[in-house]
Amino acid sequence: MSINYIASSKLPTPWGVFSMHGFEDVQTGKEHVALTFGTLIADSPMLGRIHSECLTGDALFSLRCDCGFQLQTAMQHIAEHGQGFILYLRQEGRGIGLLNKIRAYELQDRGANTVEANEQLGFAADMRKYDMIAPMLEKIGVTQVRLMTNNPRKVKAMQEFGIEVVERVPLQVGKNRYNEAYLKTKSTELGHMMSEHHFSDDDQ
Ligand SMILES: Nc1nc2c(ncn2[C@@H]2O[C@H](COP(=O)(O)OP(=O)(O)OP(=O)(O)O)[C@@H](O)[C@H]2O)c(=O)[nH]1
Ligand SMILES: [Zn+2]
Repeated sequence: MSINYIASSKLPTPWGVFSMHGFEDVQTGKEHVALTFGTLIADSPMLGRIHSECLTGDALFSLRCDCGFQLQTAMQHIAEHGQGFILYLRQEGRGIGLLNKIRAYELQDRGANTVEANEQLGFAADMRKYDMIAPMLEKIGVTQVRLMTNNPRKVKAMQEFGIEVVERVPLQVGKNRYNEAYLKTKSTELGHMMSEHHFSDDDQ
């Protein structure tokens, strides 16, 4: 794993002015981004999120998933809190890429769930790797994290790379009638920790 830091700039957003730091993954050619807000203090727990690229949810307003809602909510929480970070990792479609994700959506439109669709295409349910996290966090000066996620695999991956996750902060937002089955499958088959109220009709 070789990650090169390239450059930093300001990123004004509706929630405040973040700093944006660009990284190049030499092996895969992927361009990852770290956003930081406020002053990050090493050896103090930082509120943060590891976000996997979802073009459809993050940029195209898709209601098939919860990604865009999670990204916006995480940025808002960090700005309100006054400090924190987001690693925006270019591992679209849980690592299978955008075009394969569209193939998987096509299968889902015909009845497969998110895991079955990946498997029908010859992929594991989740192909993501997290080894870029450690060098990115080292560069922005984060060693301890309060991680906004529902995914226990992310917590485990961070700990394997020597980052201390002092708390998991649930991030259950964006449920709607188009992603209800998707969220349920994440809970039952991918191990995401979602409280039952997320599946009731009155929380959206
Ligand atoms: N292959 C595939 N990828 C999907 C699908 N829906 C969303 N994704 C991708 O899944 C990734 C987000 O992962 P999720 O499993 O939704 O959530 P997570 O990041 O593991 O967990 P949280 O931190 O709780 O959000 C993004 O890269 C999306 O592009 C799908 O139906 N098929
Ligand atoms: Zn998504």
